[in-house]
Amino acid sequence: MEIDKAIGESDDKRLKTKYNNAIFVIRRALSLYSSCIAIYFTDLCSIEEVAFSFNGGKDSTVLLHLLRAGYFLHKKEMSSSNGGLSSFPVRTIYFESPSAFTEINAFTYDAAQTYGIQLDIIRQDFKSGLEALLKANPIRAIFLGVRIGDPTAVGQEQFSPSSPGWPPFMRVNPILDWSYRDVWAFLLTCKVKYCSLYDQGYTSIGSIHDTVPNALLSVNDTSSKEKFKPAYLLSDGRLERAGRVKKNASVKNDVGSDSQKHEVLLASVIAVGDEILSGTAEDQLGLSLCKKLTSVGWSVQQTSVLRNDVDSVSEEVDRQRSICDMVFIYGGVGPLHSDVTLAGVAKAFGVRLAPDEEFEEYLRHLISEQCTGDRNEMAQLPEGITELLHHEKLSVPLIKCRNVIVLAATNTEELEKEWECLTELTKLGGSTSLMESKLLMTSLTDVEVAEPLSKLGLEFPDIYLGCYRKSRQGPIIITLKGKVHNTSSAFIYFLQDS
Ligand SMILES: Cc1cc2nc3c(=O)[nH]c(=O)nc-3n(C[C@H](O)[C@H](O)[C@H](O)COP(=O)(O)O)c2cc1C
Ligand SMILES: Nc1ncnc2c1ncn2[C@@H]1O[C@H](COP(=O)(O)OP(=O)(O)OP(=O)(O)O)[C@@H](O)[C@H]1O
Ligand SMILES: [Mg+2]
Repeated sequence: MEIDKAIGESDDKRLKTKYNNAIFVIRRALSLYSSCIAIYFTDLCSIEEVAFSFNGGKDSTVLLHLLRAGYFLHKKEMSSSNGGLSSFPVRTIYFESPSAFTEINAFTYDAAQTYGIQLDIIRQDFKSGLEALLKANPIRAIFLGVRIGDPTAVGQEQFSPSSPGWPPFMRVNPILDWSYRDVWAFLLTCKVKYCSLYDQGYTSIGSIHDTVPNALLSVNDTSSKEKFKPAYLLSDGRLERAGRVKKNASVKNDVGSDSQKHEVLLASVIAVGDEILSGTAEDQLGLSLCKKLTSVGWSVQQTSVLRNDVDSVSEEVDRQRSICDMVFIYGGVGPLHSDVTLAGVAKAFGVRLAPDEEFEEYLRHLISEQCTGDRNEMAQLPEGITELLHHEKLSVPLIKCRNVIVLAATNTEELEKEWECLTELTKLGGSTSLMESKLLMTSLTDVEVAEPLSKLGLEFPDIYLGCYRKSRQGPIIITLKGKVHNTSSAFIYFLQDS
């Protein structure tokens, strides 16, 4: 088989290791999710329950050839057949979109013809398409060309069940641990065809709306048309997505810069911890944080407690960051397997986790040389969106990813210290001077107080009105919150009216 032969003849040891590991994963998946029986000279290889997600990109092109090689070796072992490989029996799915590059479409169709691939074209979004596919076919596992640097790889392993809310299947990622360099070493060593865009400076390909050639490959040329070197010449693979246009246009601005538009700044507080949900530990930070935020004039829109799960964190952070001015998240921060908060934040912003040298340096002072981005996941931060907030009172800086603040505090004392530094370093307390809140208690009954309160609400629509009681028989506690003069007027109006 030409791929196996090319790698066998190469003297790139690293490539050989990567290849062997990927083939191992593929063969493991084929044994788990297919059945092969050899009857005399006929091979009955049923791999109906496995699919390959192919989109003509470089990573999926690598995977295509690895799957061809893996299937060939798998079949050989099951049937001691030594024949060639003229067709590719794994169901292959392509989500075709009107915003795909024509070169990508052309290459995908070409590859299908060259390698005898039966292509299932799906013209729906990923989730609905997969739902329909799984309804019609008994698919249990899908091969993907996802690599560790991809934003969508955050939290994934070589075998990762699909996320909650997605149809149930196993995501199999044989090249998860491959680097950009490994991908190109493979394609060039095996001398296989790849999409022509990679020879025109494109290094990772999304849609026509969000992808341009990578500026790092630009060649200074006197002629008017800009020229680019081929993708395999990009020396720093971490910058393969530099040609992707960022998707964060809808995200709210950083704190303070947007404050003219809102009267009150909106916050969301998120705790991450299985032990809070199981009742083993009490969440004291949430209460304390809500009090602190309110005291400096913020309005806390929501508090939530999440499982230690990357997708739960990323979904909630994504939702809250777009509706609130600032999101505060704590719990699940550290190097343990359950510490997934930063991975969730990275996924919410569509970036990867990457070693941060500056942060590593701080951690090294704390926990000595054990701390490197490779060995300690705590030294990895969401790439390109993280700002470290230094304060002399903190041994490790606070982490701010756009409008999400990740607090490392694990108890109220630590929170106290982080909060103090945070208010000094940011404009968190910026709206205090404009805002005022008044508290009053009344022994009037619910029925007696209901009417004046609703009148007050109509008269002062900009004032926040809150009511609660500590017991059924006890007094009602009313809070009025809003701009300084407005709150006082509302207060007087209510006293006169009730
Ligand atoms: C076959 C397949 C399975 C996927 N499974 C999941 C999944 O389980 N969970 C998830 O959040 N996204 C899943 N996705 C979506 C991808 O993670 C990602 O959103 C997609 O590749 C789009 O990337 P882009 O926004 O860079 O184009 C899947 C995509 C494909 C093609
Ligand atoms: N439209 C699609 N149809 C089928 N599979 C897809 C599609 N988009 C993404 N995938 C799957 O997700 C994987 C990761 O996509 P990603 O864009 O990161 O890699 P790629 O397209 O193979 O290469 P590149 O990084 O150069 O774009 C693909 O290898 C493929 O398995
Ligand atoms: Mg792509």
